Amino acid sequence: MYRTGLGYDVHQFALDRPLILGGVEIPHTHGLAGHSDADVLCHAIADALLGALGLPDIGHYFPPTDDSIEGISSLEILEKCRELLAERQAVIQNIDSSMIAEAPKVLPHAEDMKIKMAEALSIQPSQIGIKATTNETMGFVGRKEGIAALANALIYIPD
Ligand SMILES: Nc1ccn([C@@H]2O[C@H](COP(=O)(O)O)[C@@H](O)[C@H]2O)c(=O)n1
Ligand SMILES: C[C@@]1(CO)OP(=O)(O)OP(=O)(O)OC[C@H]1O
Repeated sequence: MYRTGLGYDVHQFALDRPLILGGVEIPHTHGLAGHSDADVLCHAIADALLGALGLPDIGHYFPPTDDSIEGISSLEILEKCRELLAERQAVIQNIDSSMIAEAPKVLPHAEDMKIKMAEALSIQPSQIGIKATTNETMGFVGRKEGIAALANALIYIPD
């Protein structure tokens, strides 16, 4: 059967942190705050995949209270999703995503992000869509307080 999943995440900007999106470090004045590397795009995609599998969300597998995963690369979280999919013989059809950020421009890095995330998930970069928009200066994203990301995933699980 085919199943879809939906993911959403948001992280606040912080000084003295690298900005990691889709597994790629992007030059910017601020990074994102988090217990992990705060890769908001990977987190949204992980939740979309977990949702499609009918499993609990990212915090179940990677609790924010777990000191041992402080600073974890979110590509490792995607690798865990790959394992959970493989255990069920589930196959990713495609993933689509959008980042909402007033700055910086992220689309120039989209191909690098696709390569990194596809490698972690053992799929082709062409199976991942990445889009971006500003929030037209409105709300917390518009005030440059943080970055949000949305993702959905379509997977096939054999009956
Ligand atoms: N953080 C962002 C935001 C947008 N883009 C790209 O710019 C295009 C125009 O965005 P608007 O919000 O002004 O409509 C958008 O379609 C993206 O291609 C970006 O790269 N990074
Ligand atoms: C992976 C985790 C681990 O703390 O990352 P965080 O950086 O806390 O990010 P968030 O998206 O708030 O929640 C997911 C967490 O499970």
